[in-house]
Amino acid sequence: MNLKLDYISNIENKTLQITGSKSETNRLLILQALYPNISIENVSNSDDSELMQKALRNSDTIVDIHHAGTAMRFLTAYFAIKEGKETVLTGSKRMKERPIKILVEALQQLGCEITYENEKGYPPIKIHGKSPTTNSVSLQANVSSQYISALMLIASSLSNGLEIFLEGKVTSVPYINMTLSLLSDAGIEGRYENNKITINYHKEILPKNIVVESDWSSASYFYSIVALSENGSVTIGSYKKQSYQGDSSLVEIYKNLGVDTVFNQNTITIKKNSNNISGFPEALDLSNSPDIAQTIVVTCFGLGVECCLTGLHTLKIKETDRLEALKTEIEKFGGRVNITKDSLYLESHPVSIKKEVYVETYNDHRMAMAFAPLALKTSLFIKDANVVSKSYPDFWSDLEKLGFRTSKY
Ligand SMILES: O=C(O)C1=C[C@@H](OP(=O)(O)O)[C@@H](O)[C@H](O)C1
Ligand SMILES: C=C(OP(=O)(O)O)C(=O)O
Repeated sequence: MNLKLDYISNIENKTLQITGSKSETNRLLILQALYPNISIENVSNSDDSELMQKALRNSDTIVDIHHAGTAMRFLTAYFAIKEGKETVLTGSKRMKERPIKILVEALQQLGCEITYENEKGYPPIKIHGKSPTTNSVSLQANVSSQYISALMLIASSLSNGLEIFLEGKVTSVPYINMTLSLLSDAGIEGRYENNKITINYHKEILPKNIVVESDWSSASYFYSIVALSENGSVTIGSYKKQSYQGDSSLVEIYKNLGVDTVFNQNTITIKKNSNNISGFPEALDLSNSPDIAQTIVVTCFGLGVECCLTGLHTLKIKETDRLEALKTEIEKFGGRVNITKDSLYLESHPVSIKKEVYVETYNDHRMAMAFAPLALKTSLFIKDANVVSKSYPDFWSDLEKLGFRTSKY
C-alpha cells in the first residue's frame, strides 16, 4: 500500500490512545512464558508483539519472527534453555543481516548449544535447548542492549541465577534498566552496578498483574506533528511521568523544538509553544534513545533548524541502515545531510521544501512514521505505508483522526 498524505484541518484538542510499548510487552511475554502467573494489561498490538506471542504459543520447530529484533534476541535466549527442545529461529531478509553473534557466544559460554544455519554470526540459527552449566557470562555491550536484556530475562529461571559482565561502553542503557524494572515488578531481584548485572534465581513468583505503559517511541510522531503545526495540541494516553522507556526523553528534547508537555492523570497533553524553538546549539547524543533519531531529524528539517546527532552507531544495524536512509530521503526534499558511521549533521535550510516527494521506507516502520509529519509542510507520498504495523498498526487511522488525509495511489 502506497499513501498520499495531505493535511486538511487544525490539530487542536485531539485525543488518541496509543498501543502499549512493544519493548515492555515483549519482555513481559517472555517472563509470562517462564512464570505463568504474570498477567499483562495494555499489551502492544504491534506485529512484533503478535509474532512473539505466536512463537511462544506454538511448538513448531521453525520459528519465523520476520523483522522483530527483540523477538529474535529474546527468543534465542528463551529457546536456548528449553531443555530438549530443538528450534530453528529465522526471520526476514533483513533479520538475516542483523548480527546475533555476541548473544550466541554469550549463551555458548553458559553451555548452551547453538549453531548457524547459513552465515556465521547471523540468523537463522539452530538451537538445541539445554540447561546452562555455569552462572556467569561476559559480553560486549556496545552493539545492542537487546543481547543483554535477553540474558537478563532468562536469568532468574537458571538454578543459580546469573552474573552478566558488560564489556566496553554500554549502549541503549535505558532498555537494560527497563528490563531490570520489569523484573522487579514481577518480584524478581536484580542489580546493575558498574559493569555487572546480577539476577537472583526465583523458582516461582507470586501472581502479578503488570500494566504496560503506552509506547513513547510511537508518541514521538505526535511530538513532531505538534512541532510542525501552527498551534497544535494533542492528548495521548496512557503515559506516566516516571517511565521505564528511555524515549520519554522526548519531553525534554522537544522543548527545544517548541513543544511543551503537560502530564495529566494518565495522559499527556503536548502543545505548540512557538516562543521556544532554540534547536540544539550542542550535539545531541542519542545513544540512550536511538529509536527517536529519525523523528528528530525530520522535525528539525521541517522547522528549518540545523542539528547534529551523535551516538547513532546502532542505527546501521536496525530495520535498515537508518543513517543512509535518512540522508537519501531528506535530500529528496532539498535538505543537506552529512553522515558518519555514528552521527548525522543536518544543515539548516534557507530554501523551501520540495513538493510531491515519494518517500521510500526500506521495510522500516520508523521511516514511514518519521516522514509523515512533514505533510504539514509539503505534499508527499509514503511508499509501502503498511510497514508501520511493525510497532504501530493504527498509525494511519490515528493520523486521520488528527485531520490528515491519507489516499491510496
Ligand atoms: O530492548 C529493546 O526493546 C530495544 C532496544 C533498542 O535496541 P538496541 O539495544 O539494539 O539499540 C531499540 O532500538 C529497540 O527498538 C528496542
Ligand atoms: C529497532 C527497532 O526494533 P527491533 O530492533 O526490535 O527490530 C525499532 O523498533 O525501531
